[in-house]
Amino acid sequence: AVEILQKPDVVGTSKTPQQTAAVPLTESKNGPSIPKQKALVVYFSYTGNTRILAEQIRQNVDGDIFELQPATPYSTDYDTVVKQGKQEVESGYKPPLKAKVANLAAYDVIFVGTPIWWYTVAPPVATFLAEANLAGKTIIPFCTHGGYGAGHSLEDIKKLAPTARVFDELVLYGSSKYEQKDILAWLSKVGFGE
Ligand SMILES: Cc1cc2nc3c(=O)[nH]c(=O)nc-3n(C[C@H](O)[C@H](O)[C@H](O)COP(=O)(O)O)c2cc1C
Repeated sequence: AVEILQKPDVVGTSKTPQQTAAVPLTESKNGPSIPKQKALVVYFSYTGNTRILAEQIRQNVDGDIFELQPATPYSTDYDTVVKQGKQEVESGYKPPLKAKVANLAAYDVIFVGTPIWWYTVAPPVATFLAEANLAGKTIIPFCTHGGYGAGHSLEDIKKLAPTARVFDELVLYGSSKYEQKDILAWLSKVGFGE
């Protein structure tokens, strides 16, 4: 399982800090299928793949978006992060986050996106799931991976957020571009369809 951890082909390598608070980005079109309350898309991304997917999901729901970032940024050296990620995953380490979602209580539905790191969610996502008050919330997970699939990420999300309702996970091979139809089919399955 080593060759899949080579640095992937990625365009979105920007490491610029993004929002520190969820910012409303789209106005509701008053579509009948979407609840009045906005959804929140929360994600972590190291090399940019999951960020691109998160943005695409956000465009298809009436949602706000928030990027999770560890308080101490990961190295820009990919191999260093692959090794560090292994240690963090194996020890269950939950890195402190740079910022928290300010108004989580305002959202009932939270899309949670992660790259797969060593067959599970990336540690900053584990921190979010463990620390946030997710009681009664609906979590709709999505992930990108390098060829080995979602691993045990869904089970781990359920364990990390035992008081939330967790829906089917969207699992896509990490890329700089995703098929809109894959996203729409999944959104429809989890109740955000047309
Ligand atoms: C620390 C680390 C561990 C990874 N572990 C896996 C893995 O277990 N299975 C897999 O298919 N891909 C693995 N990958 C590849 C990433 O999941 C994949 O490239 C993903 O799309 C990256 O998303 P990002 O660009 O949003 O960071 C790993 C990458 C890193 C950096």
